[in-house]
Amino acid sequence: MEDWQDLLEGLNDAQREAVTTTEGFVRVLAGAGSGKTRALTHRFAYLVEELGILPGNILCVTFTNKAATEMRSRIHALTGDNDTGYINTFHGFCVSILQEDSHAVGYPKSFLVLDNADIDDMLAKIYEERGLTLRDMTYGQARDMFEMRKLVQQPDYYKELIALPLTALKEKYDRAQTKQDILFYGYLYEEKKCFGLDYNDLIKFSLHIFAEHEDIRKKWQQRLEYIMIDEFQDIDEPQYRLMNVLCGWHKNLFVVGDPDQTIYTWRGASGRYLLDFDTHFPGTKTIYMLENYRSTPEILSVVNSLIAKNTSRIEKDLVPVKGHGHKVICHHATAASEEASWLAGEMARLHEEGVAYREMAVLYRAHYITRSIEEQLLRAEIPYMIYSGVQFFARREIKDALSYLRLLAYRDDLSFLRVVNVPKRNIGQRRRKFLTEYAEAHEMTLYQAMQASIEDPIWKGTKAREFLQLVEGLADVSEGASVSEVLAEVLDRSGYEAMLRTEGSQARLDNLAELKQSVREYEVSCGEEAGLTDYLAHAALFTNQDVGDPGDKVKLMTVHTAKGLEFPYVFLVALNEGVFPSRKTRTPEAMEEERRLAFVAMTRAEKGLYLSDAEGLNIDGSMRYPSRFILDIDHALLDFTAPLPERLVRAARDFVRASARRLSRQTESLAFREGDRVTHRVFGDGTVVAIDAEKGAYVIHFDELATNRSIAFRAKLQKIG
Ligand SMILES: Nc1ncnc2c1ncn2[C@@H]1O[C@H](COP(=O)(O)OP(=O)(O)OP(=O)(O)O)[C@@H](O)[C@H]1O
Repeated sequence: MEDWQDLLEGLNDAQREAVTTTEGFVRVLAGAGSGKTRALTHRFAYLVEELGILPGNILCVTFTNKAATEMRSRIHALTGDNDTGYINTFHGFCVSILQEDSHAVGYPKSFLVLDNADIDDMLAKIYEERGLTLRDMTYGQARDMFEMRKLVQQPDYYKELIALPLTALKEKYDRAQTKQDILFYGYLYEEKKCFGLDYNDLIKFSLHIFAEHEDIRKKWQQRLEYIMIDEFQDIDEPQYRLMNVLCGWHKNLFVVGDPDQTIYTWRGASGRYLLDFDTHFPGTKTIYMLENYRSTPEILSVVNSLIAKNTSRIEKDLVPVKGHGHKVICHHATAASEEASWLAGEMARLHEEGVAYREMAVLYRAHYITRSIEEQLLRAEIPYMIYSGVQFFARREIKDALSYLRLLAYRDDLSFLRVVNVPKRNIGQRRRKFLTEYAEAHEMTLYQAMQASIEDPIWKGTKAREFLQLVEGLADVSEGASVSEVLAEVLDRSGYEAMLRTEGSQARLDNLAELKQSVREYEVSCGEEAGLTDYLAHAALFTNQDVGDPGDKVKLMTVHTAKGLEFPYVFLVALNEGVFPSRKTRTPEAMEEERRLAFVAMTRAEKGLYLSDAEGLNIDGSMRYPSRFILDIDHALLDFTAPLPERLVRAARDFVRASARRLSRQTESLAFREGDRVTHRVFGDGTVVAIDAEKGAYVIHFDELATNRSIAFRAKLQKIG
């Protein structure tokens, strides 16, 4: 009985109810900073500690790996148990499903999870084989095209990927005529060749297995006695379907979300799943959590005032629990450089008052904003770290290190090609071509081909033999060793670290040190599940947020990245029309999402919130007015460093009114919505990917064209499918 009290201590009534209502369908509609994560963690512990549920029978889905890692270590601390059950993102959980059941689709346990860098490697190969260049399509565009095709145009693609033998896929690739088809089938062929799965495949394959194999479906349904899902307002359709299947047996499903924080509809998420949850699952119990523990009343009155301007929302105000602090500060600058120097000055002042740099975060709508800020931070000697940009795990040295590990585990072609000549072993293009042909002729992997042909004169003057010995030697070491030990051996014996030292690449060496640290953390938080293959299967899903504390540095990140995080002091910068809200905002609904995004940004702040904007020109040459989100807030709640010029406020209001009118006028009478399939007299069939209200055009991805086209609203298009 005492433990039970302990677990519930420090929770408010609503949180307690959320923790102890364990059976059936439960929905928590919560506000920002209301302790959702805390409730979720305690609920997990309560199930385990009080009800005696085995952690392996619980699934807890989080939106980011960071939240998952944090929860795992909290559960570990609470239960003292190494088995922390399934705490993961949807993609991460699908990896677990497939590690157990990929045989059902004829894939081995050693399938690879592909990240962007892997896909780019495959693209490089396809481009070379078919004489394509980046002028035909950049890798980024090609990846987007794959995603669109897998999600929208050809959602059944996975059936081919699963059912067709490699030779048949190759034939489709060889016969493909259009650029799109060449790339798409080339990609599917390369994927299948190494049993690689990208993010889309992970979910599709899992759903497919559940649909086709009742025994497997039942096994997972029965295993997952309790399912909990965080950030439910941003769930998308395939994830929703997966969840629906998984909870089908025990029917214990607990979801938590905040409709005001839906910020991923542009990527297919829908807030409707949260709002309509009770109609889909009759008997749902709804719990409201509105007390906010994070922010001062001053910050909360500002965010309440902002989000109230959204028209399609359930009305709810965040209720402060914390004591009073400072008013929210608002600064208007005449130029971006002045805004940045003001920001650096405020940070230096806070630091002098004893605030650590790590307690401060700069948030922005888009990455390009950081340039002027970085300049001023450098000048003021304020240490900072940018999150994202290049994802940590996509960095060259990180990818190389992981490819070595992957080669040890799987001997796959992708990893082989990545590391065979890094450091240099004199194995250039000609010899690689020889290997590819040899491998194809003998139906073997490149690694096997090298083994089989090692006596061939072509290897004279190379370090091919040493390379084979290296891999075999390392493979021996990896038996029974921890991932971090293997990694250290790999970097040492391969000569990789020595190469970086010779090059004087300190930053890359630091990144590798960071990788070692993150592997150690992974081992600690995962207990017994921390084998090499487990690590590799999940590493592809990590992002740079999953890497440890960078030291006492100011953090710079986009608002999307800041989701779910909190910081004592938040500087939300470049609050200007054309930046935030983004100039790409085309519809009134998208404008509401921009406002939710601003709300998410501001609700990250605990003690101090600073808003700023700067005059000047946007990248498209338009005037930068103060953002409508500053105008939305009751000005009595803001502490302006200097009064906003009257003239500017008037001009900004006129601009906002005109743009709002344009948005609604142009979208009201539109014949098509995003995602609609249409046909055009000349270009053929295509999918509406965006609506450009400003230009008065649909942005359409035509099946037969490499790039999107803007087609005027007035053009004759017909709906199909
Ligand atoms: N009952 C409580 N008593 C005191 N502090 C609490 C309580 N519940 C939560 N907190 C604190 O409030 C802050 C916000 O909690 P948490 O991160 O769980 O919120 P959240 O609802 O997930 O936030 P968001 O949706 O805005 O990301 C945390 O610092 C947490 O420690």
